[in-house]
Amino acid sequence: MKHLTHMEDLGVAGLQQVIRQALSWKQADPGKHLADALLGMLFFNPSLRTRASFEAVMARGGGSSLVLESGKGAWAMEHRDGIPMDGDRPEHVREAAPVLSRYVDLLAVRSFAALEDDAQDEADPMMRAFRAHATVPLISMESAREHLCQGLADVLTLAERFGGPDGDLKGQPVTLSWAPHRKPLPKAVPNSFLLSAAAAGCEVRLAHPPGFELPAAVMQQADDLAAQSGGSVYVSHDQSAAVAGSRAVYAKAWGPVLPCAGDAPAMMQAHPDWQVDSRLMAKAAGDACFMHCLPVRRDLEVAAELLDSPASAVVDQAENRFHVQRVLVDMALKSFKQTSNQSWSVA
Ligand SMILES: CC(=O)N[C@@H](CCCN)C(=O)O
Ligand SMILES: NC(=O)OP(=O)(O)O
Repeated sequence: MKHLTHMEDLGVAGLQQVIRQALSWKQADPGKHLADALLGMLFFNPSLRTRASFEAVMARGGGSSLVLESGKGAWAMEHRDGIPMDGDRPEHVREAAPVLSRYVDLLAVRSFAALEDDAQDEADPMMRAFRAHATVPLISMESAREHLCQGLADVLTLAERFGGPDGDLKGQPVTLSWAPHRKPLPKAVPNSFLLSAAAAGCEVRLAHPPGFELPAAVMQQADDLAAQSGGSVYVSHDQSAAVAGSRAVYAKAWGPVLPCAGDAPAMMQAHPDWQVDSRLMAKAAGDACFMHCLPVRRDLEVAAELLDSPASAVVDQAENRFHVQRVLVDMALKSFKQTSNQSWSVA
């Protein structure tokens, strides 16, 4: 049984397999490849793209889906072990995960970072608890550490724009730039872009002001992936220098290193000149694209004129969520025989 929650579940070869299959299915639609499969989605946080694209994957593939929102209709959920449950969370993952597994063929969970301590978010306690206790394959719809589906959709977008045969991106310079915001945001999206672009062989340039470093374990993992794929990873505090000659500029707001002594919202607003705009894009390669995972705050993180310009790839990125996720769902289902899990058979 294959869980698909972190880049370590795919590695360099797995990422290549997903991108190739997604490119191929964009040319020749696989039809009803999900034959009656049922996906259960559990959200701890809001979503537009993730929920809509997974529902579309299941409906168009001939399967179906059900959606639960923890704390909003479904019970609030505890993941910690060894504590009396005397707080405001009546349900434990130790029961919820195996119970949901009896109803569906595949589970998907979204649980954002707590944003108190980077080490705790890096350990990804809620997603790890679901991995441990689900008895069907689990897909991450963004966790505290990573947003795997987003990173894969981003690489597919790069591959389509300037990849070689089979979407090869080896040596292509791409810049991931920190952007201002009104409050600290999770590091899952920048972590996953870094990891997936490194695994795809890109020359990844990470630019952020001092104090906004990504977790050391993620940086190390990106270096390891780059070493295997022929890519490379550079870090800079100079946004313009990092963008020079890049084929893609990816803007993302994320919070400071946590815990932090300072006023985190004030730190997010202390670098308004890091807003990504057309003046910055002019330093990139002539055909460079602009990227963002969405949702994006116009004229705060990114200049509206750039989002509205032909350079923007943000809607293509969102569409590509569908294309990579139908491959992930297919892979996860093929890794597992559903009837071995339930005491009754749906076949
Ligand atoms: C605004 C916000 O909370 N963004 C979230 C979700 C991004 C895509 N799912 C983040 O920055 O991680
Ligand atoms: N990019 C992304 O995951 O969007 P949603 O948060 O709307 O699902």
